[in-house]
Amino acid sequence: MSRIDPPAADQVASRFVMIGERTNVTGSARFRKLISQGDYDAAVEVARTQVANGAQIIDVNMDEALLDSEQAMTIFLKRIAAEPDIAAVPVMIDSSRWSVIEAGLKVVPGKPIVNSISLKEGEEAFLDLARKVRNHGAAVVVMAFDEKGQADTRARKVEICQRAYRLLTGDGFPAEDIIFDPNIFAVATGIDEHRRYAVDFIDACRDLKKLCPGAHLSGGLSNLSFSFRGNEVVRRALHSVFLYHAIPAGLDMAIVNAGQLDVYDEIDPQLRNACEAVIFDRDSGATERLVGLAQESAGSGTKEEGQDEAWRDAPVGERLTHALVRGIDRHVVEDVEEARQAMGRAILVIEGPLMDGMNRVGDLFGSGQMFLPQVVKSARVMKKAVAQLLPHIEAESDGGARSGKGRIVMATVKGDVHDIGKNIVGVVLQCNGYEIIDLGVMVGWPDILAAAKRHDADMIGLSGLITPSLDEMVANASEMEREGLSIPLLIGGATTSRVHTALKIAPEYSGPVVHVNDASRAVGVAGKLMGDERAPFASEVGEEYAAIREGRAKRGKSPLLPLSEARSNAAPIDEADKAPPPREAGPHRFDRWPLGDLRRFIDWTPFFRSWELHGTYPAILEDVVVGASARELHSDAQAMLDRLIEEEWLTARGVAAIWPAHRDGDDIIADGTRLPMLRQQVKKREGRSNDCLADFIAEKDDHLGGFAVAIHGAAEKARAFESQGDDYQAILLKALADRLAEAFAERLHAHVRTRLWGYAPEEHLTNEQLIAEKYQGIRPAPGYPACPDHSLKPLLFELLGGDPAGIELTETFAMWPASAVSGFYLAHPQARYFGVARIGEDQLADYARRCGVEVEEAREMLRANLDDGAAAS
Ligand SMILES: C[S@@+](CC[C@H](N)C(=O)[O-])C[C@H]1O[C@@H](n2cnc3c(N)ncnc32)[C@H](O)[C@@H]1O
Repeated sequence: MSRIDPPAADQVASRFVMIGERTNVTGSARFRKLISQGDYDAAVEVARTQVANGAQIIDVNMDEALLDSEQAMTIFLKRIAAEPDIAAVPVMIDSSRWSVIEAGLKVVPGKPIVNSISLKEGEEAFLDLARKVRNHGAAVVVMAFDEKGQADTRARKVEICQRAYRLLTGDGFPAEDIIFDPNIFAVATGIDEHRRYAVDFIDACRDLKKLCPGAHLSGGLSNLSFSFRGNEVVRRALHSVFLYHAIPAGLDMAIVNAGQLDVYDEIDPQLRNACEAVIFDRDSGATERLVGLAQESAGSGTKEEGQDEAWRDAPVGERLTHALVRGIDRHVVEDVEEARQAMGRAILVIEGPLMDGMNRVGDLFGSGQMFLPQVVKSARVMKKAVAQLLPHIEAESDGGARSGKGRIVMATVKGDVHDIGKNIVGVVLQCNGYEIIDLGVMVGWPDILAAAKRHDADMIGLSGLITPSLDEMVANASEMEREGLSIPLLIGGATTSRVHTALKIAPEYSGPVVHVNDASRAVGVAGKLMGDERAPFASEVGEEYAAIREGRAKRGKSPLLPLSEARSNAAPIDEADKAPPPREAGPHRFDRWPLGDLRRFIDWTPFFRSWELHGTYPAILEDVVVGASARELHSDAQAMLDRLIEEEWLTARGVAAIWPAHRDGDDIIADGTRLPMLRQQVKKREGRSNDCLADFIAEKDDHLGGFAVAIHGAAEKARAFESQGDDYQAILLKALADRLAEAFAERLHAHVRTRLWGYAPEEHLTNEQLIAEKYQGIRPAPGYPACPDHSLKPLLFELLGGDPAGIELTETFAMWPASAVSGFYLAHPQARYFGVARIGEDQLADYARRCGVEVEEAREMLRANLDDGAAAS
């Protein structure tokens, strides 16, 4: 999987990315000292803290005269690549010397970003470096710097970046891999020529977004406040206010100290105004005022707003807009009724004030000032308003006229039960005037096609979370082709990707096929597909996908070892370290694990991610961009948790067991059941093993554990919310049920380690340490990278006594209820997660034989790991 998949142009609006700046020897004295002393352990911790504070990319710079920068870059990047929580974040290799960048490119896994190249030495040198960057598959930061020097005005910034853009895209460099840095310079320096630096940067961002489609914009934020060194309060405020304005203007990312930003609304208003005056160069006294405030501002408090009802005095149209934007449904029924009586016809209320309000919501969302949870809350207000108006509209109706922007049939495909993402996208599209025909989960293609025809749909949207769903989507596309449809097909869901869509789905269907993986992008895409832009947009996407296919066809594949050689490169495992026999082998069944106990084991970061709020918990609550949204969502979630625990809406059921086991080649034999495992076959670097889960089990007298946990009752309760038009609570509940299922898996695993198996009786870990997997042993889950075959689940379930925790499996092995987790327990201290990745035909045939199935059946299950699988690399 690539480590950075830069979002397509219309995907970025609400996705500001923070680039951690502390792993830079020129910017951080502490980091420089650690690297100079060779203390890489502590240096890695600097990177880890940046990630924990919300950095989504880390900038690494080793440009120090006394250092062997190439060597330092190599060692450091290798070290962070071995840390799963840091390696999940892309690296920006930052150097003014190509040799250092190249040293970094050689060792960094995945897709890095090169920082930076420029036109300083002319076009030829520029393109030469760009091609080298491209050959490494990296993205690139282009500084606004040309033969004449650094760009300091709006016009120069735009001129240089536009020139670079033309050169790069003309040379085949993908626009989405270009990141412009139009130079953030220090303001409030006392020098008049510097007064427009910030506003010029912001204006240039706005221009470049239009002039250079697809490219991203970035900047180094700390320069801005250079004249306030030593005054953290002012620096933080200035940075936060600047971002608040630069992000809507198009700034996609910035190099920042991720832990040191304030929430705009909470900055002391006087200080905030003074910062704004400096940033926008409002008057000649702005700098002096800010300097004057600098001393006083330390220790400014935060503003707590009470429930302000002043908006109730406004005219009814404004009240409705306010209610929609704020997601307040307290007065909506009376306001809508008042509007209807004043306007005469119910439909006019929808087409007038309600659509105005929703358009405002759409604008705020599109410009990154509102986030998904609030949009879904707005939808709840809209639904309540429409429900109030509907009987009147029906009474007034002259029959049959089609309204709205378009009609979309949406479904989670056959065999799959996950629908949070689909529901969020559906709600957001509804908010934007689309009619959504939601067919629910586990829907086969005959029903999807029939519904599309019956409803005369303008588009079909398919969603899925598990890998077998990808094949279902391919089948849907080819059936749409066979039926002669031409309406657009939208693809989304956690396992889907642009690459898979381009390689596997788009070729099956001659109508437009677009991968849309988040709600923030769905509205823009649907709009383009419904309007005059459909043809150019469809052909643009078609070309983009064709380029992906071409790139894939050309791309060399990492060589595979013959299976026998891969086997002889297994990791050396010390069998003497195997865990002792279990204290209580089980099976242990828990039919009502207290939900109140699970609450403290929740990992909140994925919860925010499911609402498209990016950042690590708890730092996300203080995030300058999404902090306010995250806090509101978190408090709604806490309130719902209080109720669902108190009123027992849900039931946590689980089972765990530990069986005698041994390994037989690449199989694990557990309690007499053969569990075939797959082995990595990609040729490894010297000193790296070709892993297989069976390697972590001894050849005799060892043990393997297994578990399954589920949260029952969420779908039923969510349906009740949906029937009241409350999608917000419905989605919130499902997201919380998912969190509780993961928390239960974590909790039960700890119970097994300390008590039931008891190989770590003294373990005492905090929730943060549990989330960081600081314990001995792993719990690999079928369908995940170390054991990608979902069809292991029936074997696991059989071992657990059949129907474990009340979980049922669909035909493609998804678990129902959707909030369920299952897997194996491996206790050996050397056991670790890995990805099987691409395997060869020899292993496929061997695996099929060991499973006792035909090769073609095994091929179906392992498609993503085979040569033609988009997921394999
Ligand atoms: C999906 S996350 C869930 C934990 C996270 N704290 C949460 O609450 O969402 C981690 C789990 O995924 C599974 N997993 C992760 N990487 C894996 C791999 N390479 N192979 C098999 N299973 C893996 C393991 O079951 C692991 O406990």
